[in-house]
Amino acid sequence: MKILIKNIAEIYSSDSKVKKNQFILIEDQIIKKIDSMAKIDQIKDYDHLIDAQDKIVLPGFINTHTHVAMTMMRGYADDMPLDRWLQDKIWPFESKINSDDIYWGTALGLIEMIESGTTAFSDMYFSMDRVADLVEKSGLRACLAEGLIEVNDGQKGFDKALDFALNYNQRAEGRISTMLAPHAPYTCGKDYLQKIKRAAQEHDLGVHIHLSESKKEVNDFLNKYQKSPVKYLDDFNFFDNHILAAHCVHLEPGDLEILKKNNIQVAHNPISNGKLANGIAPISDYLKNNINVSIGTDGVSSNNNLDMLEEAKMASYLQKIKYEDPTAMDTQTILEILTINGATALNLDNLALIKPGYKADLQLIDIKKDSFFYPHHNNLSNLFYAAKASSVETVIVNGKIIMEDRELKTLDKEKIYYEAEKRSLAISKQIK
Ligand SMILES: CSC[C@H]1O[C@@H](n2cnc3c(O)ncnc32)[C@H](O)[C@@H]1O
Ligand SMILES: [Zn+2]
Repeated sequence: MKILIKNIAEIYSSDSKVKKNQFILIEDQIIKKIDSMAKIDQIKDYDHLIDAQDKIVLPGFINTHTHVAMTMMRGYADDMPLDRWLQDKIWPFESKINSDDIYWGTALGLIEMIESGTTAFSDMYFSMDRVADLVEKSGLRACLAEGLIEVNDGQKGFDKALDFALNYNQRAEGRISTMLAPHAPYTCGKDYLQKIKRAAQEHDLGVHIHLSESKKEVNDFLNKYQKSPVKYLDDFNFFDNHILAAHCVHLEPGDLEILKKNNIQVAHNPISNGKLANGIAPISDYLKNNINVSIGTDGVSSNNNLDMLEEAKMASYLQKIKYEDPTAMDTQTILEILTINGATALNLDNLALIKPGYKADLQLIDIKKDSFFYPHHNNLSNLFYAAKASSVETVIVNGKIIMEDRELKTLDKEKIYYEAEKRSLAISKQIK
């Protein structure tokens, strides 16, 4: 399949300066050629033509930390601190959901992600085989990991999670990759974490974990072990693997050096951190120290959506506030953390740049339809600081169009809305 995208107003990619008046040729899963419209006559052979007049193109966004099926809990538990939120509301709800519920809750999240320009995500949740079915069907790219809470999952859960990671890696034409995912150092004991670490090493799997999210988590560790969660994990070499660490909000002296030394991949979740009042992560310090930072939405229940544009704007403005420095996260940095840094975080090669030889995961944004793109001084600024996700018009993943002119090509919206609504409300009724 060859797709020609012509008349592109501008292409943004973090490896190069903005390119104007271009075409892109996609062949099968790969970006084959990018050139000026003056040379379009060279391209005679294609199956599908997209006219990108008044559109900009950039890589799809990569959401590196989420629990997609938590769409089911949107608006169900708001305005609470993390520990009470989990223990009194979220875990009781999750104890009632089955794999079909997770399927439909995930499907709801996938619609939202596609419609807001996300082309890849990293999910830590339950019933990952059902999530994988949806990744296959939707056309999205995903790094999937069965979440492990020791007291609930134990050895059986570990076996299942490892089995999933080994059997589903590289499925869906390579769009699925896998990791292991112990929930957090406060829900998984040292022996359990060591077992996970050894399995990850043996099978060359990454590890996705929540880390240093709240002050309470850090204080509990300081009281119990006289060390921070970061130091605690480092002391038994947990960080020997590729580690995707969500949050990293609260650091003790020496922690940043440990993160840097171990090449920890930080998934920053500013809206969740704000909503649960956990604080503002020291992202500017991470970036200055060349620690790779990407962006996650976390689950919808602590956000309350999966919109990466909202997430990035919040990330940038919070860093400006925290450091009293308007340059703390500029638009070029936002582009990097939403795209190429996400690919690095998920250990995915040849992804997230608009460059020949790279995988064709990209989005077209309409810059003439909505008021917030006027005037056109700087379209990247308008996108990150002014626009809404509704400007995302067409989404391509692995060379396949999954939304065109805002029409979803792979998912049945009506059916998904119906099932997600029915199931979510039925579960909340069981709990009351
Ligand atoms: C083991 S699967 C994932 C597990 O994590 C819970 N969760 C969702 N958001 C957060 C968060 O911000 N901090 C800690 N844990 C979170 C989710 O409900 C699942 O139980
Ligand atoms: Zn999370």
